[in-house]
Amino acid sequence: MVKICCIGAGYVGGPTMAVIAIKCPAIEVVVVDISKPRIDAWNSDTLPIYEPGLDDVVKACRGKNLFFSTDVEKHVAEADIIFVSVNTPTKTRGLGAGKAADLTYWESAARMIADVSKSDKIVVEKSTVPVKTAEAIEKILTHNSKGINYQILSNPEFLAEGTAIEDLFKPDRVLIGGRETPGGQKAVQALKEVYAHWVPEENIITTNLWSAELSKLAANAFLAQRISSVNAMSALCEATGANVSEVSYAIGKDSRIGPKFLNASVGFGGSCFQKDILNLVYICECNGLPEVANYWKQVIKINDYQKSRSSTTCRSPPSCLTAATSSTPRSSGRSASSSTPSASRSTAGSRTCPPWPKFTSSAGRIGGRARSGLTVIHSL
Ligand SMILES: NC(=O)C1=CN([C@@H]2O[C@H](COP(=O)(O)OP(=O)(O)OC[C@H]3O[C@@H](n4cnc5c(N)ncnc54)[C@H](O)[C@@H]3O)[C@@H](O)[C@H]2O)C=CC1
Ligand SMILES: O=C(O)[C@H]1O[C@H](OP(=O)(O)OP(=O)(O)OC[C@H]2O[C@@H](n3ccc(=O)[nH]c3=O)[C@H](O)[C@@H]2O)[C@H](O)[C@@H](O)[C@@H]1O
Repeated sequence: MVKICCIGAGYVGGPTMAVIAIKCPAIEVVVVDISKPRIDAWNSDTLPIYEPGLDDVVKACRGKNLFFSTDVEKHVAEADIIFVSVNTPTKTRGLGAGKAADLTYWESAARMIADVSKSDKIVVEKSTVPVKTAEAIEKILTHNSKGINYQILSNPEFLAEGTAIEDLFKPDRVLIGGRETPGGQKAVQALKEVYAHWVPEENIITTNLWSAELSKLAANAFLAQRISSVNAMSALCEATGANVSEVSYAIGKDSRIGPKFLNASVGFGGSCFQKDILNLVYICECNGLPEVANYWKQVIKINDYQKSRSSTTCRSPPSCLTAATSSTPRSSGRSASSSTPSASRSTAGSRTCPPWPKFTSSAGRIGGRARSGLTVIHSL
């Protein structure tokens, strides 16, 4: 029986592993975390996060081939495939503070894997990480490898909060990046076989490691860029008497542009857009590409502009903005009782604009995630 262990029972680790477990009954999946309250919640009737459909999936396989445990080392040692789905917030101090991703949690997970492993492992980057992180992780794992073979794969997650189970059941694509060596390709194939239980082969994309790592940051940057573009347009609409929802609808009808992610809003919130674009900006700067860095920085600047003009000039959202956000509101989130640092999710992730004060609190969640340790891997 193939054994999978996922380090990090968070918003990504929990639902992702639950879906693997339900789709692959012959695979044993154990999700581990250093947070006992979080693991207790996963083992209880009140899961630590709410996502439509999640309860049913967990109840169907928990105790059969899906387990949640704080015995991190035991399950890592026993696993064939280890997903690492720990948090990667923005660094709050040191080199790159305010922009770079803090890989402290990742680094600590990698050291622990190296310490406890006694057999060959496939280590999968599930967290969103800077391009070239696998190189640094590889160094940690192989530093004192005791003859163990490690293959590192990048398999970024694209789920959105509120539609996590739907996104996992029917992903637009699954992306797997690996080394272009026989060992690397064998590992890619092994992970591909897991997803092939329910994802059509044509939707499983395999690439080199760096393309997979960078594609995740690029996808979030492109999505956020669309929102900043339509929000910038909303300011011009207000100045000219045009209606941004009409403009958005009209341009979205162009099949080359498409209608999704064109809702004007009071600025994007959610858990990752800001941190991932800041990370992208930092990577561009580190690679001597200031023009490219400034281009992506502008997406954040427009978002800040939209948030500030919304909160300073309006007591309630302008009608053009509320009208633009017509999709179904979502009510997902982490339970208020969650004990992990990123404990609560405001309604900011909803596609429908909440009233101003709630929306501005969305930035608080990003800030809330910016808790971090002190050491950082610098793979750049
Ligand atoms: N939340 C989302 O919608 C999405 C998040 N991502 C990315 O996935 C990654 C994880 O995000 P979330 O699941 O939202 O984070 P989270 O904060 O909900 O969960 C991370 C978990 O990892 C645990 N952890 C940290 N270090 C550990 C260690 N050394 N050993 C064991 N457990 C450890 C924490 O206790 C926490 O429960 C991040 O890189 C994020 O950018 C990607 C796609 C969607
Ligand atoms: O890496 C991540 O964490 C995830 O980030 C986003 O998911 P999420 O932040 O959960 O939620 P979204 O539905 O994408 O919304 C993000 C923000 O954009 C805003 N938004 C979205 C769409 C739109 O048209 N206008 C708009 O302002 C939302 O209100 C919200 O504040 C991406 O959609 C996921 O694919 C990605 O995996």
